[in-house]
Amino acid sequence: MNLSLYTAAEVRALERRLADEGLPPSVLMQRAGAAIAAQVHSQWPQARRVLVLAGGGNNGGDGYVSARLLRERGIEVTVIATAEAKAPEAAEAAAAWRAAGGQVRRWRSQAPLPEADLVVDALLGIGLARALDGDLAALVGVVNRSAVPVLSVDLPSGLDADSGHAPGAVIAATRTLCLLARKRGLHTGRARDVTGVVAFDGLGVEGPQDGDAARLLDPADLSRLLPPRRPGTHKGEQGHVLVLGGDSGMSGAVRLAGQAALRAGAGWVSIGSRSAHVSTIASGQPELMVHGIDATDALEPVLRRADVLAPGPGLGQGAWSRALFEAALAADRPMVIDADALNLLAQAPRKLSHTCILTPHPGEAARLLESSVRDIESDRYATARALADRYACTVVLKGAGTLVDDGRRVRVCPFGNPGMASAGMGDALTGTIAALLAQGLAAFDAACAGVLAHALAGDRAAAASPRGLLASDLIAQLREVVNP
Ligand SMILES: NC(=O)C1=CN([C@@H]2O[C@H](COP(=O)(O)OP(=O)(O)OC[C@H]3O[C@@H](n4cnc5c(N)ncnc54)[C@H](O)[C@@H]3O)[C@@H](O)[C@H]2O)[C@@H](O)CC1
Ligand SMILES: [K+]
Repeated sequence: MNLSLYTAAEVRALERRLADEGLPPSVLMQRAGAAIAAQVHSQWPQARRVLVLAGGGNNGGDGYVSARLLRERGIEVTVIATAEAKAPEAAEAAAAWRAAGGQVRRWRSQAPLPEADLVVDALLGIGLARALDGDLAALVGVVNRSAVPVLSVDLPSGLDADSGHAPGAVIAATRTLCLLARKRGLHTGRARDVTGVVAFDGLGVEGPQDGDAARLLDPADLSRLLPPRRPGTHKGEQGHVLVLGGDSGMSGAVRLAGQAALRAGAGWVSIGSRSAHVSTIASGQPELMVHGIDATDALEPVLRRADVLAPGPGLGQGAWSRALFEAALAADRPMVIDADALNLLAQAPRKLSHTCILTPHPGEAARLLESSVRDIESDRYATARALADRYACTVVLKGAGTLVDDGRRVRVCPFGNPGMASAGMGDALTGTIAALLAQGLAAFDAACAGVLAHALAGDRAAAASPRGLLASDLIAQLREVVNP
C-alpha cells in the first residue's frame, strides 16, 4: 500500500503529468464522481435524499458528477452551488448535471438546509486560497450545526491540504474521501477533529513515486523495525536505559518512563532521581534500579554504565536539574530529551547529535523555537522541520497527529485517541523510545517505532472508553504491541 503523503503542489504536478500522458482531468473527475457515489452506497445504503454542496472549482465538479450518478440510481439529489462552476471541467460537469434534468439552487444565507439524509461536501478541495468567511462560512456553520452526516470530497472544505490547519471556518465531516493522492493535511492538527474517518481512492492511477519524504506510519512498520529476538540473546544486548529526572515531589514521571522502558524491552532500566525518592520508586517497580543522585559526582558511575539516556521527566528547572541535564549532554550518548529538559534546552539552544531525539508538545516546541503555540499549530509540518534543522536531530512533535521529522523525512502517526490527553502519557512515550534506542534502532527508526507502539498501545487500552485512560493502562499494553 502506498502511504506516501503529498502537498497540493505535488498533486497538481501529478495531474499535469497524467494529462501529458493522455489522462485528462475530465476523466479523473468522472472517476472521482463515481468513487463518491460508491462511498455513498457502501457507507449510507439507507440514504434516499442527498444534498450536494458544490463550489466553483473542480472539487465542485466532482460533486456535480456524483450528483448525476446518484440520481441515476434513484436517489433524490439536491445541488446547492455557492459559486458558478468556472473551471472548465467543473463547468462541463455542471452542464451534464443540468442536461440530465438536475437543478442547481444558489445558497442564500439565512435559508434553512433542505431536508437530507446525507450532505456531500464538494465546496473546496486543494484549491483553498484563503480563510473561509462570509456566506460560505455561514453555510459551513449551518451544516456543522445540523445532525446530518457529511461526506467530504477530497478534504473537509476549509482545511488546508498541506498543513492540516483551518485558517477559518471548516466543515466537520463524518467521513472524508481523499482522491488521487493522499494529502498531508488530512492527518495532523485541526484535521484530526474535522475529517472523520479518512478513506482513499487512487482513481485507478498509480500515484506519484512512493517517495520517502513524507509518509503515514503503519502497524506493519513495527514488524519491520522490531525483528524477533534471537533465542540466544542476553540482557546486555537489549541495552541499558537511564532515565534522569524526578526533582523533589515529582517521582511519578521517572517511574512511568522507567516502566514503559521495561515494557518496551530494554535489558536494564535505571532511574537517577532525588535520593528521597529512591525507596518509593523502587518499591513500586522492583525491576527498576534506582539511584539517589543529589550531586553530579554521584551521577558519573551511573552514567558510565548507561547506553541510552532519557533526561527530562519531572526534572524541574532548578540548579540540580540543569546540572543533571548538562552532565547527560556531556556524556554524549543516544538520548531522548523530554519535558523540563526541553525547557532547559530552550534556555540555551545548541546543535545536538544525530543520535538525539526531542519529544516536545506544542508548548515546549514554541519555547524551543521562540514562537507561539498558535504559530506552531498553524503548520505542524513546518514546525517539526524547523526544530529538526535548528537542533540538528530527530524531533517528535506530539499532539493530535504526532509527527516524526529528522530534517529529511517526516512520518505522521494516524493512531492514538483523545484518552491519551492525560498526565504521564509523555513520560511513557519517552521510556518507550529510549528502550527502542537501547535495542539498537537508529534515532529516526526508534522515534517512529516508539510513537507507533505508544499510540497503538493507547488504542488497545482505551478501546471505546477514552475518558479516564491512564498512562499505566497504556504501559500495560506495550508488551503486546512491541511483539508484533
Ligand atoms: N484536476 C484534477 O485532475 C482533479 C481534481 N480533482 C478535484 O479538484 C479539486 C481541486 O480543484 P481546484 O483546483 O479547482 O480547486 P478547488 O475546487 O478546491 O477550489 C478552487 C476554487 O475555490 C475558490 N476559492 C479558494 N479559496 C476560497 C475561499 N476561501 N472562499 C471562496 N472561494 C475560494 C477559487 O477561487 C476557485 O474558484 C481537488 O481537491 C479534487 O476534489 C479531482 O477531480 C481529481 C482530479
Ligand atoms: K470538500
